[in-house]
Amino acid sequence: MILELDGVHAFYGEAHILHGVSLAVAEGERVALVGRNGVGKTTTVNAVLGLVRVRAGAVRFHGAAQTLPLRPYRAARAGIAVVVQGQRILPNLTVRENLPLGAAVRRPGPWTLASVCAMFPILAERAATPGTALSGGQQQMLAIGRALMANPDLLILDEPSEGLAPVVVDELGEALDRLATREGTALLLIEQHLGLIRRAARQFHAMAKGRIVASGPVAGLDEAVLHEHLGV
Ligand SMILES: Nc1ncnc2c1ncn2[C@@H]1O[C@H](COP(=O)(O)OP(=O)(O)OP(=O)(O)O)[C@@H](O)[C@H]1O
Repeated sequence: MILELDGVHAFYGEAHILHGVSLAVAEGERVALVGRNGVGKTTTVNAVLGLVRVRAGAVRFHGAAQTLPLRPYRAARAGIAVVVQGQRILPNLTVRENLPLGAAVRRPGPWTLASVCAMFPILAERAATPGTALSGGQQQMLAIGRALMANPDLLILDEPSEGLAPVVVDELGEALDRLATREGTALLLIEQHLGLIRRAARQFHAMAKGRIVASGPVAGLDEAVLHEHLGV
């Protein structure tokens, strides 16, 4: 397993947000974490990164139990890269300058400037453009490309479809499918967009009120489950 959360309880101050969350992502696996707004999906990512206090339960990277408090650099060194909600593209840097920022904790692997640009040709075309002058979809590709520059075993994406036009969400789904299929990069996808979940993920966990309440193959995400957990 690349990542395991085992009965994790997490708090913002005294606010108890995660109530015993357990989930795991194995090598090459593609997992979606779904649920309505405010159920604790981003907090789960923050627990992995040590950005929220984990008071009980275990977090393991490649089978190694992490001592508390967790720290973001430990996840990075363990090969876990995160694309946060609402990308953080540095405004004064061009596309070409933004990409290497993801390589600070670089591991050996297939991703280089050249292979990232082959995956997302728009990044090569707009290499000299300031990152924040890109469209929302292009900025999302840049954020993903930058994360890949670390050569992660696991890429965690927090609602990458947010604010994107439907045609761009389709492109994003295709890109995630390709990178998972070709390079075997595992995915943990926090999403509400069913089309993207179906394209990019194979397994799902549904969250409600800080707990995992349903899990299974994405193929079995039926209307009843979606209605209950996604409100669609
Ligand atoms: N920094 C914080 N301090 C206190 N409470 C917080 C903080 N961040 C989030 N929360 C609360 O924690 C709960 C879970 O939030 P979280 O962001 O994990 O939800 P989510 O499922 O990712 O939803 P969304 O899609 O809206 O981000 C919410 O009730 C939220 O109000």
